[in-house]
Amino acid sequence: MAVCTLYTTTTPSSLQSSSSPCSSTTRHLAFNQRQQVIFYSTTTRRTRSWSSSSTISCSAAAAEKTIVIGLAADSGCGKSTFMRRLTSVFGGAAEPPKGGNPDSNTLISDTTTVICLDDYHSLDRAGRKKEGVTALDPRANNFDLMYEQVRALKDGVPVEKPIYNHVSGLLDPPELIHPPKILVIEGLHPMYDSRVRDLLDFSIYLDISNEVKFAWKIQRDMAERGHSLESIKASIEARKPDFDAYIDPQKQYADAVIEVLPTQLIPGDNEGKVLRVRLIMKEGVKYFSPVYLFDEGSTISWIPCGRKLTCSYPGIKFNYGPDAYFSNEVSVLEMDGQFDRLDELIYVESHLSNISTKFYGEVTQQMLKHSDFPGSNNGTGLFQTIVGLKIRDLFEQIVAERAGAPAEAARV
Ligand SMILES: Nc1ncnc2c1ncn2[C@@H]1O[C@H](COP(=O)(O)OP(=O)(O)OP(=O)(O)O)[C@@H](O)[C@H]1O
Ligand SMILES: O=C(CO)[C@H](O)[C@H](O)COP(=O)(O)O
Repeated sequence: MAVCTLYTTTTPSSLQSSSSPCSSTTRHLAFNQRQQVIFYSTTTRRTRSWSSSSTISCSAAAAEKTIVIGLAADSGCGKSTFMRRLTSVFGGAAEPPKGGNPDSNTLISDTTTVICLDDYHSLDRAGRKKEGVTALDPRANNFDLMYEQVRALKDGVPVEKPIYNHVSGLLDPPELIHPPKILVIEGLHPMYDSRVRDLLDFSIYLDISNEVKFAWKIQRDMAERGHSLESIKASIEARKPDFDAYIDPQKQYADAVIEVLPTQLIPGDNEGKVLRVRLIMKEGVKYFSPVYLFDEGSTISWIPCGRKLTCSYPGIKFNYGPDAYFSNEVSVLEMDGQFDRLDELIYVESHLSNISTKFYGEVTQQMLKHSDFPGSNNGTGLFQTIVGLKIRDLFEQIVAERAGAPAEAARV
């Protein structure tokens, strides 16, 4: 079945009864092979202007069901960096929609489309100020529309998604989003609403501890955006109650959590430069088998520093083992410390199993390719890369299953 979007002023006669040129409904029409119209509609918050011509654009990718990935984290916690690592695993560059709003938050590559859930803010900056709510408060977000549109995309139907403009703080006119092979919904609330949560094929939560969040915020907002230390502290404090109430609890639903904590290798460290990073992987998730170190299910503590891995102070330590997380059975892989030489990462990679690489050294290659990304010398970059490879593997398994054949990818 081809799925097409109809942009028209002249309402087709067959739809006259259900359509009005003044309505705020964008009509998405699905055609079956005999060109009969299967009606589908998505309500948008904008009234379309109607002219005399009609254009029908068909999306080739829509014949396949879109796989939906959710990535949750607070602002400034590395979502964009993770997205760049993920899209790189699939190849090709991710860019904003061509010819669209220059302030669009969407990133499109051949395989993936990343949409930012800030686009579902129902209140703009002034509106939030007036109502006295933060962007983290569910009352500032339109979960009905989020659900409708993610469901439509999953079903292969294009949508007109609103845009929240981070520059102006206003809600801009919507942009057309076609169903991709992989849709990533990233932002504050991908797992907050149970209807949206149920649409996710895989979910990730970036759990950055307060100490580290503060260090990153200072680094970015002070150094790059000219904010004062006091204003950064005040902004973190102001967000905290809503963060604790609405964002943090989502981690219980995530299939994988990347937890970022201060190092334990330097007693009393509060600089936030050396990090202890934990990859918490839920057991029993379809199409996802946790990564392991040396021997699956055992408990391992490993210091790889020595002849094959150069480490300066305070060194590197890995831990791996089974655990429980919000009453779920999980496997946890932990790395504390940072790499001195990324090319030597191959030594660590060769001791990890189930990493879903297509060739020996793929993790190291990805890390070297993006050595300028934040976190490339520590567990954040390593685990984000591995989760990217696991998502590719999950995607290939689902596609292969739909085609009725086992996945071809040789997995290490
Ligand atoms: N792994 C990391 N190690 C060190 N610093 C990091 C890491 N990830 C992110 N940062 C810091 O946090 C900043 C924000 O990262 P990024 O833009 O990826 O986050 P984000 O969640 O997309 O932010 P926002 O939602 O505000 O756009 C970076 O500029 C960097 O200073
Ligand atoms: O938490 C956020 C998600 O990135 C932003 O703070 C939210 O989108 C509000 O944006 P703005 O800073 O433009 O008021």
